[in-house]
Amino acid sequence: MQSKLQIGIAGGIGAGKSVVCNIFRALGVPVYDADQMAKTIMVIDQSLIMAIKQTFGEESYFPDGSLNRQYLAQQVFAKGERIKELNALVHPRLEAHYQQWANDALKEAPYVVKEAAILFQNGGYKQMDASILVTCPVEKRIQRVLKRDPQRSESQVREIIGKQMSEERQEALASLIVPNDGLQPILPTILYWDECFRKGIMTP
Ligand SMILES: CC(C)(COP(=O)(O)OP(=O)(O)OC[C@H]1O[C@@H](n2cnc3c(N)ncnc32)[C@H](O)[C@@H]1O)[C@@H](O)C(=O)NCCC(=O)NCCS
Ligand SMILES: Nc1ncnc2c1ncn2[C@@H]1O[C@H](COP(=O)(O)OP(=O)(O)OP(=O)(O)O)[C@@H](O)[C@H]1O
Repeated sequence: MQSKLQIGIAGGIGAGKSVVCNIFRALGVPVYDADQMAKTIMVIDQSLIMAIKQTFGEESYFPDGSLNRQYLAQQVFAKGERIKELNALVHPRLEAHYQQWANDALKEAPYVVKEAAILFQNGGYKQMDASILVTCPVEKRIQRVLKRDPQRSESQVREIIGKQMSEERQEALASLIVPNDGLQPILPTILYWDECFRKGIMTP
């Protein structure tokens, strides 16, 4: 019997990972949204909450226990290397949670998808059978994000991009690339790969 695949989906801010993942979801494939799950873990794991408050200050959380994303984003994206401190706290817990999720999901599903902006940056792609990079020129990504997230300024988006691995370096590590510049259709590519992944095939 062929073993079932775990497929990573990466890409910089605004590249279109969520759009691509929604197509996989519509095809019935379980998708793990690491960005979203990180935020969930950050409000339910008490030892993590304590560690984040100690490292970044009590202001990291609102009095009702919800995450002060704007404050934390300023702390980790604005300057220096503080994002590494947050990653060191969050990522080991997130990884353990993903493994448990994948083991359960793969009992039923033909394959699973893990969406993570920093899959290549943090080495997570090595645990995947194949990893797809969603690409889009940086200026278009910025325009998309400004439209999607009106609360972010252009300079904040550029700061986040500055903390992410360049598309060129990610391309060198990716098994497959889905260009999502809005000019070429992505659906045929994804339908093709869905058929392959269901059969355990990862190469064209
Ligand atoms: C700092 C936080 C609270 C800011 O939240 P906010 O809602 O403003 O931003 P959002 O989560 O949408 O992220 C904005 C962009 O930054 C990217 N991003 C998120 N975390 C990271 C990171 N650790 N390194 C690089 N880019 C990141 C996202 O993928 C997205 O492209 C949040 O990003 C966070 O908790 N990050 C740490 C958890 C993490 O590592 N998540 C990514 C797991 S793959
Ligand atoms: N091909 C496309 N044509 C037009 N708009 C698009 C296209 N792809 C994505 N978008 C839009 O661009 C924005 C960014 O896409 P999406 O949220 O999927 O990016 P992402 O890679 O998941 O970003 P983030 O890392 O911030 O989570 C969204 O508003 C989305 O609807």
